[in-house]
Amino acid sequence: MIVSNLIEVEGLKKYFNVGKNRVLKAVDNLNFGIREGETLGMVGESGCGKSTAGRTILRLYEPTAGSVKFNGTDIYKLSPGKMKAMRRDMQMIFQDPYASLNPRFTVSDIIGEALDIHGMAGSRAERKKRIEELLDLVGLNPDHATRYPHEFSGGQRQRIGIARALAVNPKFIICDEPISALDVSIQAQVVNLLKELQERLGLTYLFIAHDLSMVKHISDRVAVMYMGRMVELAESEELYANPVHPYTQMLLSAIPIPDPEVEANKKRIVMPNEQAGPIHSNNGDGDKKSAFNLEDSELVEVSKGHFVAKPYA
Ligand SMILES: Nc1ncnc2c1ncn2[C@@H]1O[C@H](COP(=O)(O)OP(=O)(O)OP(=O)(O)O)[C@@H](O)[C@H]1O
Repeated sequence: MIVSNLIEVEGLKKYFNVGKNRVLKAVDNLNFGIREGETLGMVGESGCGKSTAGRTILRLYEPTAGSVKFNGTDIYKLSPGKMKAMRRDMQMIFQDPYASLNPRFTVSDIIGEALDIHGMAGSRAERKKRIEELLDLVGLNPDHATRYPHEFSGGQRQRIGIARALAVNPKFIICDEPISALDVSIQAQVVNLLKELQERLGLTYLFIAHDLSMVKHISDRVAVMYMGRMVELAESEELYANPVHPYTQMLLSAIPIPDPEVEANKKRIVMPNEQAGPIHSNNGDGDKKSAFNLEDSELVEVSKGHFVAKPYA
């Protein structure tokens, strides 16, 4: 079976003006596709541009350059009206369910709002039924539709966020660190729910995270981001077994191994400039120092489906 790309990202750049004649290259020339029905994990440390990439792919930010195609349509060329219709297909789940749910809205208001915006609510009875169906779908009690966000636990709030995203029947969802703010014991439940929903509804995910261990379980392929660029992209198993880029190797060496014996003897790779402070040291005027050679970050296929940025390929 040939699986085509639902999302096609080409030459995507998002720069921010951060002072007089200074730009911060938050996303710098991304090129990749996301296949229909797959989960592409996107990992990298805080500040490497993952959220900016996600928001630009959904056109919540206008790009500095490049294109994003959804099913072959360049979304940046759409009129506001057509873009609004396109947003039904492309939704986002946010990191912090506390911050992304309006505390003065009931769950019914929160999910209903998404239906109303896209004219999908129907009659009062249909709207109520749909909200109840969505709550049931994400494992919440439909009788709790009249409750407020503060009456739910963190994991339940994230389920509300998921129900809101699903309300408009999207095909593609960007999950922006959806479990980072949750207790470890709850994280796996939310990941399992996302996986189940993907199978049931045929969803395609871009799953953003800084935690490599969780990404491995949910992703078919994983992309590693470093300072606004993609430095490596491969099938999950392949990336974890054979990381090629030194930055990927460093990220993987930082994952704790459950076996204390193995963990104690593990070689930890240290960043070349780790002593000098954070790798994304931003000197305040928008310039960043890189520990790796990023001059030519073109991706080269080193083995089938495994891409690494030059000059490390
Ligand atoms: N609206 C903005 N204006 C100016 N700079 C921004 C803006 N949004 C993000 N940035 C900068 O762009 C860079 C990338 O940020 P981004 O939030 O995309 O990274 P991230 O990898 O998602 O990090 P985190 O995991 O902390 O969310 C950072 O240096 C950040 O300070």
